[in-house]
Amino acid sequence: MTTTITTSSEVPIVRVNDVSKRFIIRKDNSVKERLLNFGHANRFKEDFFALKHIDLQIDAGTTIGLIGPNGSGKSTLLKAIGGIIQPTTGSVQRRGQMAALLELGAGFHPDLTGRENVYLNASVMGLSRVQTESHFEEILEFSGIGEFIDTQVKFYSSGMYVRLAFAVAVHVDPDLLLVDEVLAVGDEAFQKKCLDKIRAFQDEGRTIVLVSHTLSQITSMCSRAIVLARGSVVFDGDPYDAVSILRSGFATTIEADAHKDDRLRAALANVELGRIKGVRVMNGQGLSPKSFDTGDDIAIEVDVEVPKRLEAWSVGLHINNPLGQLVTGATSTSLDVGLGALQGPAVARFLLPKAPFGSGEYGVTVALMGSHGQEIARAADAATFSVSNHGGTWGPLRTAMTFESRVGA
Ligand SMILES: Nc1ncnc2c1ncn2[C@@H]1O[C@H](COP(=O)(O)OP(=O)(O)OP(=O)(O)O)[C@@H](O)[C@H]1O
Repeated sequence: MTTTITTSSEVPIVRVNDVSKRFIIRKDNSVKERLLNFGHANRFKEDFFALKHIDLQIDAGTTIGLIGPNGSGKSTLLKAIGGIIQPTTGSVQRRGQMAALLELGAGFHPDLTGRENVYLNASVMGLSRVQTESHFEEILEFSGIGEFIDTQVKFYSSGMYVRLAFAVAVHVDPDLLLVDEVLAVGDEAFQKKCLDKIRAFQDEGRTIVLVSHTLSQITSMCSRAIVLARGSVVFDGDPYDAVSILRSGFATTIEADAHKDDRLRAALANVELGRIKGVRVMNGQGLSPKSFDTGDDIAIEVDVEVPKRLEAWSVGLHINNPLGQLVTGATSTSLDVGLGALQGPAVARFLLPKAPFGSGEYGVTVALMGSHGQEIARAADAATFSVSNHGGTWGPLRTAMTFESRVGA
């Protein structure tokens, strides 16, 4: 029932000991129902366990992803780790300086300006006024909020909130950074800036716990991932396996009860696992140039690895423009190639002879499918390439357009 901060360097940075969290849910939601039920309130309340007997240790310097279906308890666990909510039973031990980016606007006071909130937020995270002052310009610069820093934050857009909150969080020099999905809110440029900052934190040996529905972020950034379902940990280990388990639908259907371990073992035996290890865009000579010309032969190679035998597999490819719109796509099945059993590594190759792309940037997303065509791994924007078109047309398609005119009748 306690959150203790310890300072020894030998213990993990976070230790979650048999944590459960109970919420009480009222079933009579309207005011009228509440008045009618007055005096019998307990009959209309229900206990609900958002977390059930969670045991975890997080080692310093690791990046952990928390994933799971909606309502599985990810945010509640993150808040319990951060000491923002107290567990109903069990305990959380944490050491070091922590910064948390939880739900939108948490920790910000709507009537205060951005500037005032920076000081307030930083002081909640343990920084003195003088320390905050020394970082203020960097925080402002990182946030990109500009002159809006002296506007009350109730007038901020959700993106502006996140920018400022992230800027404060990363400048309080945290040993442990907790991030709940908020990165999905900012625009693409800011998201990239945040991800770069998180990578720099990883290089500096800081610890990060990340809740994200963007599974490609989990596989690309985390050293370990935890799958939650109905308040229980159903998997804890390799991020690729965790994502495969989530994609298999297993986590949405599991009844996390006393027989969980048996069911988990049985279900995991049926989960098809696989990962995409690399994606290369190459020309006809097998080289990967920085830029292609319209009409070049393009080959896209995908390295996959399947630890447990698949009876059949297939691979999908999407080539998108920078706005994420599909330019062309296919799967090995749609191209009439049936692939048999696979265990271990394999290379799949899509060939685009004389590719008629117009000039521009393109992103390549690939997916690996299992025996029943279900997706078991996806690498979004795993590679990019650019095309220069020396013809007179533009757009994603190079056409052999010509022009003529007729003057007069
Ligand atoms: N303060 C609260 N009072 C009552 N129930 C709550 C409270 N906070 C969370 N819950 C419930 O606990 C469960 C877990 O919620 P939580 O927000 O941790 O899930 P999540 O996995 O983060 O979901 P999502 O992916 O939708 O963000 C949900 O059923 C939610 O309705």
